[in-house]
Amino acid sequence: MNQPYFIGLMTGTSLDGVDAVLVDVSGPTPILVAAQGRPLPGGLRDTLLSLQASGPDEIDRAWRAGIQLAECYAEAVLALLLRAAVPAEQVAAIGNHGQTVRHRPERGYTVQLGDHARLAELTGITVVGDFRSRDVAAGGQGAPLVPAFHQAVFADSRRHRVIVNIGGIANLTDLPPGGDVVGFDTGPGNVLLDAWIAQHQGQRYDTSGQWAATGKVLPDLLDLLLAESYFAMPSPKSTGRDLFHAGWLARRLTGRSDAPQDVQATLAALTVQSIADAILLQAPGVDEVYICGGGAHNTHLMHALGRALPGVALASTAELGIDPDWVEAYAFAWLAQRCLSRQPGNLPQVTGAQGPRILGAIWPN
Ligand SMILES: Nc1ncnc2c1ncn2[C@@H]1O[C@H](COP(=O)(O)OP(=O)(O)OP(=O)(O)O)[C@@H](O)[C@H]1O
Ligand SMILES: CC(=O)N[C@H]1[C@@H]2OC[C@@H](O2)[C@@H](O)[C@@H]1O[C@H](C)C(=O)O
Repeated sequence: MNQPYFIGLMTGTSLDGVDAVLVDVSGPTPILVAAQGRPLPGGLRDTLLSLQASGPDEIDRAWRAGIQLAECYAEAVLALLLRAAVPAEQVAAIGNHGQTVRHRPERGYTVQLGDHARLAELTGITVVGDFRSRDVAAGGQGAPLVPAFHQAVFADSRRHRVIVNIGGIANLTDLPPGGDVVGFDTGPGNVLLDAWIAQHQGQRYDTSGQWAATGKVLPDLLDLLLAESYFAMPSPKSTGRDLFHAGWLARRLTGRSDAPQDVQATLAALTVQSIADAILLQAPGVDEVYICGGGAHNTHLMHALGRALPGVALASTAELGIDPDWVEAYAFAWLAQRCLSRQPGNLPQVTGAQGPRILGAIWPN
């Protein structure tokens, strides 16, 4: 059977939904054929949020959530194939990231939920999953993994580029022409902004950063937030909701009575400054910065980032041919292909692993 397609599935730290892409790899350069986002059912989202910290009967709740996730993934896959009029038999594999509920490489593990066997059962397609654990077993962070993909699709032989994903957590990839790729998580992207607006306005996220734009940045609070030791740590480094969550913020707000919109403005400034500082330290000669992830839609963040990086061309990855919403899912289609062709998926200098490793486990069909 001719199988020119791979599917990539991503459910990220924002817990905003399932991103699914269909990629045709039969030509000299891969082509994004179709892409679709589907929200997670509210109940499942709440369960996954509660599973970000330990609680009663965690194993049962986690495994049942994994089954529900697999059902959502299967619906996303089947809808995508229907939309693209591509039969499942023509898909070589689904690269399925799963849902991170713990990321503790310092303790030797990282956990992504998602019942891969069930997804293979429900779709009749080979599934590649569990992409991070091999890198962690090899002494790495298991994250970020997208820098290898960014290198493959976004590197330029003359221009010094940095790619920044602003999802729940933000991560960057430094692509100096002819030099070594570097990548790491810079810290919070949208995760604290989302938590704060949910708490005060009952909204999932701050559309275009409109609420943050009504507040003023509080310099003393910003300094307090930037004092978090993660920001000054050298790479390799990665983080997640394990560190940056509502409780982290609440502890730093104890005894203060700031206006909620000023806190939102300060959280936006935290995201911007931590990204800009990381870029200026890591890639002082950068020519172009390209943004992907949902944060690319936050115009308040984008304008502030532009001001923090004077003289640097700032744009979304759409300028490089990939819509910012689909970069991560695309990366997991690419990583699935690397796995099936027995090629390494990690960059050891990024994750800190002892060497290149083939990433992922296979549930064949
Ligand atoms: N129109 C918009 N205006 C402002 N923010 C937006 C908009 N659309 C999306 N976002 C932000 O982007 C987030 C989702 O981004 P994305 O899907 O890239 O995250 P993720 O993949 O879940 O996270 P990660 O990359 O950390 O795994 C939303 O939670 C929201 O904060
Ligand atoms: C453990 C985990 O799920 N990490 C995510 C998260 O979301 C962004 C950032 O933190 C990044 O390190 C990673 O995702 C992307 C896909 C990566 O591995 O490159």
